[in-house]
Amino acid sequence: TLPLEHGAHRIGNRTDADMTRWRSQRLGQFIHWGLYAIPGGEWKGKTYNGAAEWIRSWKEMPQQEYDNLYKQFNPVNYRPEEWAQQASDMGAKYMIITTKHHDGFCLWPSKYSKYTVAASPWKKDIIGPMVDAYNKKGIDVYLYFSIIDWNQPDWRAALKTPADAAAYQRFKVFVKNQLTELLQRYPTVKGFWFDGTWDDSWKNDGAFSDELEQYLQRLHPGLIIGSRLRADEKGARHFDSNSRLMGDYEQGWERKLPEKSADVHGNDWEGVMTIPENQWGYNAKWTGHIKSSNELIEMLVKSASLGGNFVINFGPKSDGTFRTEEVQRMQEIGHWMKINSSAIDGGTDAGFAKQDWGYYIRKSGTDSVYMVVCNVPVSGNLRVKLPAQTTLANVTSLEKNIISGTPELIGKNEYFIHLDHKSQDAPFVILLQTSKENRDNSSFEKAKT
Ligand SMILES: COc1ccc([C@@H]2N[C@@H](C)[C@@H](O)[C@H]2O)cc1
Repeated sequence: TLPLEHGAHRIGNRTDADMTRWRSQRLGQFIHWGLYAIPGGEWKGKTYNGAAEWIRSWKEMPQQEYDNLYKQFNPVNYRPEEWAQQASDMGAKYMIITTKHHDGFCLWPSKYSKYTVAASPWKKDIIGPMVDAYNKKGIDVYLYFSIIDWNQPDWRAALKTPADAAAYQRFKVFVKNQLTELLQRYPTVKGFWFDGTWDDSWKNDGAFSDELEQYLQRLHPGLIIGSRLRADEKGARHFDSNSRLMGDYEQGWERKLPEKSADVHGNDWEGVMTIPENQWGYNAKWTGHIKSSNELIEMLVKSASLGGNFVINFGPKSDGTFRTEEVQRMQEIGHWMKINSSAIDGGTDAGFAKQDWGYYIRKSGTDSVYMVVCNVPVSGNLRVKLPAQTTLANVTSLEKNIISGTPELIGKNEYFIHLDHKSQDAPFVILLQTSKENRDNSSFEKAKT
């Protein structure tokens, strides 16, 4: 391995209480809210076909006009308690809020920038009441922070001249000041979700990203920061030049999920997902495939089965309300979680052989293994192949009338669980109570020879 000064400083997952809590929380809510919600993907009758929060970069959007949108930011229908209640009803255990996206507009009255809510008609802090409302509902809050800041004159994507270097030096001080300010104003937050760290200026300064992470940890012990913040001294990101994960969890799963255990190498990881194909901020016209609640539930289940967290994104409107489709998803997912959340909370990779009908999730630290069935076989037989020396003590379903009879032993440590031929309109859950013993099979009926 290469001698690295600014590579991974820890091998393996964190085992402290804060990370154990994060790892048990599995379902999160992402909120992208800012000036981009005002145009909502359209400008002067034209539709921007990129992601709504990137409209400032559209050639049809005069940047000065975008930058002046702060004069219209006035979310008269913003009710953070209602936001928190609907997130709680969805079953979200943590929330990630954009404090500042790439456009540099701060949703808190930062003393280091003029480009904040304080300059808008709204005037007041947006972040504080949100953190308080979510914490009051027992939901942890993480702060999204974009390193890229299109509003800051000292921001540089690349350093070409000594003047660039001087400007960027000032910019780094600004970043450190804002992050310090956020931790001082909102001490209950559990971590940062960094973005906008792909440019050369950042990639070529691994030392700064490393020192910044260590500084933030000292300031706020236990802080959880994903792999997207850091670069090592060779410009490697997420994984250092020795292929070791930097940060506290793999943060690269954006609008995509791992397929199998081998894809995550035993690391903690988190997937973040949009409901439309690729819109994070509010976009008036959703086009393309809009994910149903059942699709999002299956992604959540798949994530938990692979030992990761799953965060669904919402883009509130500029007045502070949520669009119907998003309210619908929160209600439908919440209804499912009310019945099935025991399979999700504290769930992790069960290490069982994957079957076509769906996913296994082990309740961390227990012998309880949940089967979440997403694809009912026409045979009505759910095949279960237990690992060696694992016996089946009990099989129950979380809802009534799912299973018919007792499991049928069909081979060495292999069973069919027979389904009641009731049609299902959502994934359903079967709980396997297993035990590790130095024998295979168990009390269920012997194979019919
Ligand atoms: C392809 O380049 C990008 C750059 C930034 C993003 C941002 N990350 C997401 C979490 C959103 O904030 C999106 O704007 C996405 C794709």
